[in-house]
Amino acid sequence: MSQPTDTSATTGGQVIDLMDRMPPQRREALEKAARTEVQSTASGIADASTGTVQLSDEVDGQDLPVIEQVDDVARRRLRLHLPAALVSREVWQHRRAVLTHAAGYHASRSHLYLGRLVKLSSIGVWSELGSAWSYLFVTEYGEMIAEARAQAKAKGYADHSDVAQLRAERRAIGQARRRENLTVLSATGVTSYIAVVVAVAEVWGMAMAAPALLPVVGVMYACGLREVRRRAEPFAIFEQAAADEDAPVSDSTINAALRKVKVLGEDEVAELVGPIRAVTINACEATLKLPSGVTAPRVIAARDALAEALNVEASWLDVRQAGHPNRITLWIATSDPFAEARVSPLVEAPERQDVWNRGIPIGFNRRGEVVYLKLKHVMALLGGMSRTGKGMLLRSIICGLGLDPRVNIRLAAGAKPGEHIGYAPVCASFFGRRPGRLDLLLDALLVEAYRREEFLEDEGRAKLSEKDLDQFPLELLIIDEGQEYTQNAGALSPEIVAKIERLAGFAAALNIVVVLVTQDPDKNTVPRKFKSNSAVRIATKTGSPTQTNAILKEGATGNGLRAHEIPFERKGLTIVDIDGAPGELIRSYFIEDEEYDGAAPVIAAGRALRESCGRAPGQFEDPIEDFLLEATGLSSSGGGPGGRGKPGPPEVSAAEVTVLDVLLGAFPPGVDRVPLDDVRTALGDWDQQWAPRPEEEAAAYNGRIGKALGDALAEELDGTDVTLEPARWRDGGNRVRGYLKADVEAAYEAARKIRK
Ligand SMILES: Nc1ncnc2c1ncn2[C@@H]1O[C@H](COP(=O)(O)OP(=O)(O)OP(=O)(O)O)[C@@H](O)[C@H]1O
Repeated sequence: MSQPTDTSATTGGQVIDLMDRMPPQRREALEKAARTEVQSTASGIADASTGTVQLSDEVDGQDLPVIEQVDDVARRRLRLHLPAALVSREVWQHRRAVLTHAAGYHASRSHLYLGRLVKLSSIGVWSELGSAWSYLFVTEYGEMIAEARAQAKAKGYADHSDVAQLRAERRAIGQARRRENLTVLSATGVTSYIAVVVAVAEVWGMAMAAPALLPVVGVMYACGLREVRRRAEPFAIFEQAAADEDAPVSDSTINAALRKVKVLGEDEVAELVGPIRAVTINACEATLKLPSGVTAPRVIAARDALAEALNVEASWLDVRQAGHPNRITLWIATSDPFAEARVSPLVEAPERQDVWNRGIPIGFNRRGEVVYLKLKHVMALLGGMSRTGKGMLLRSIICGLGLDPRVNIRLAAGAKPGEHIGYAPVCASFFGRRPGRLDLLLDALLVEAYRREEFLEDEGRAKLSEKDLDQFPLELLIIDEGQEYTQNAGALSPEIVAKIERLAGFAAALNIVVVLVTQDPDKNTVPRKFKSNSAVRIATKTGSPTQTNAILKEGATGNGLRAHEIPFERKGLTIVDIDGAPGELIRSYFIEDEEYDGAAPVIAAGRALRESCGRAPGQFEDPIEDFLLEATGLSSSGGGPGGRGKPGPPEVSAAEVTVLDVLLGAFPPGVDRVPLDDVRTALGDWDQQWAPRPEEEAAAYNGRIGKALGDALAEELDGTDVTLEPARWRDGGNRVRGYLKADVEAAYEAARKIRK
C-alpha cells in the first residue's frame, strides 16, 4: 500500500531516497523489477517510465512496498541555509582525518618537544641568572677596572688612583642596588614561593606541587624565548604536522608543493575555494583559485613533478581544470587508487547498452569514475605485451557490444580462438586463425562499405547516423592477435594489411569499425595508415617507448603517456586515448577468466536480448556472412555450426562436420577440380590441426597433411566400396595434383548413405 502523494506545487517538493527506507529483500526485488522494466523500454536505458512516482489510485491492488513519509523538511531547510563547510559530511571527514593525524603526529613527538622545552627553559634561566648577577654585582665595572689597571701598568704602577676610584664606585653602586626595594621584594618572593612549593610537596606530595610549578615553567619558557630571539637563533619546539609526508592534504602543503615545482612564485598563493573534501576512503579533493597569470594547463603539465612534491605516486594525483582556466581541482589519494581490481558493472547488471551514445564501460580511472568507450565513427587500436590485460579489456568490450543489438560483432582471432568461444552466441561472425577467411571478410566489408556509401550518395549525406542503425547496423570487426595476420611473413598479410588500411581510410563514417588488437606493437604489426586513422588508441603495458609510440600518438612518451612504465604486476593498467578520456591512465574492469567464465551470464543476456529483437546471429539478413558463404560454402555465423569458431556448412552442425564436408566445400562455385594446395588451405581454415605449424617446412607440411587426409578419408569411407584418391591433370605447362568434384561428390554420397 502506498500513501497518497501530494504533488501540488504550492506545498513544494523534495527528493527522498525511498530505497533507504526499505528492507534489503524488498530493495533487491524492486531493483530487479526496475531493471526488467528498463530492459523492455525502446532505448534500453532508464527513461521517464522508470522511477516515476505513481499515485495511489494508479497502483490499487498491486503489491507495493510500504513507504513512510517522514517530515524532515524543517531539518533540510536548516541545512540549506548553513554553509557547506559546516554541514558537508565529506568536509568533516577530511577535518577528522587532519585532526586525528595531527594528534598522533604530535603525541609521537612529545618526548622531543619536552627535551626542547627543557633546553629553552634552561637557556632562559641561565640568561636571567646571568643578568641578575651582573646587575647586583655591577659587572659592567669589571672591564673599566681592567683597562685602568692596564694603563697603570703601562705607567710603571706610578699611579693607582683610577683603579681604586673605580672599585669604590662599584662597591657603592652594588650596595645601593642590593638594597633596592625591587631586589629585596624579588628575593623575598622567590624564597617564599620556594618555601610554599616545598611545604605543599611535603604535606600533599609532588602531585599537588607540580601545578604550582607551572608558572615557573611558563616564566622560564618566556625568558628562553626572549633570549633566543635576542640571539636571532632559529628555535622551534613544535613541528608542523601538515608538513609530514603522511599528513592529509592542506592548503599549505599544496601551496608548498606548487612552489617547489615552480608553478607558483615564492610569494604567490593558490587559494582554496571551499573546504577540502574526502571523496573516497583514501582520497580527497580540493578546488583552488590560482593567482593571475597561472593557468590550469600549466599545473596539469607539471602533474608528475607535483605528485613527487606531494609525496605521492604520479597515478595517485589528478589535476583538472575546474571551469575557469584559473581554477583547478586537485584529487589526491593516500594509497594506490588502482590497487584493487574491480569487477565490470556488466556482470552485476547485464543490461542493454548504448554503444553509440554512452559507450561501453571498460574500466575506471584514478578517481574511480567509470570510463566508457564509444565506438562510433572511429577505428580502434589496442596493443601491449603478452599477459598485460588486452584479452581482459576485449572481454569488457565484447560483453558490452553483445548487449547492444544494433551492433554486428565480427570476431577474427589470430590465435587462441578457444579463449573466445564463449562470445560466439553474440557474434555475427567468429572464426579462429584463418587468413583466407579474414581476407574474404575484409572484401565483404569493403563491398558493404561501397553499398553504404552509395546509399549516402543517394541521400546526399556524408555519414550514417544513429537513426540509420536499423538499416545499417554498426559493423564491428575485431581482429584479435592481429600480429598473426598483419606481420609481413604471414600468409596473405600484404593483402590483409592493404584492405585494413583501405577500410580505415573511409569506412568509419559508414558505421564500419575495425578494432585491431595486437601483441608487441610496432610498424610490422600495426599498419601505418590504420594507426593514423585510429581515433581510439589503447595501450596496456608495452615493452619499450617505441612500442608505446606505435599505439599512442606520435611523441606520446614525451607527453607523459608512458605505457612502458606501467608495472607488469598491475594487470589491466591501461592508457586510453579516447573520446572523453584523452591520455588517461585507467584500470580495466575484471571479468573472471580463470576460475570460471564470468562473462557467460553477460553473453547469455546479450543473446537473449538479441533473440528478443531478431538480432541474434542467423536471425537477420547478413550480407557479410552471405558473401563468405557464397565464396567458401562455409558459415561462421555465431562461430560456425556448433559455435566453436570453425566455419562449416551451414546445414551441418560443427560436431558433425567431416573432412569430406570440408573437401566438398573447397570447390568454388562452377569449378570441377581443386588443386591440393587449395584443399590444404580449406582444411587449415576449418581446423587448426590441418594448418601449417610454426616453422614447419612446406614439404613436411604437405607430407603430414597428405597422410592425415588419406587416413581421415579411409575412416569416413570405411564400410563403403568407394575410395577417394587425388587425381593428376595438366594446367598449362604444369602437372597438378588435386581432387575432382565428381569423385568427391560420389564419395560424399556413399559416406552419407552409411551414416544414415
Ligand atoms: N583489469 C584487470 N584486473 C585484474 N586482473 C586482470 C586485469 N586484466 C588482466 N588481468 C589478469 O591478467 C592476466 C593476463 O591478462 P590477459 O589474458 O587479458 O592478457 P593478454 O594481454 O590478453 O595476454 P596475451 O596477449 O598473452 O593473450 C589474466 O589472467 C587476468 O586474470
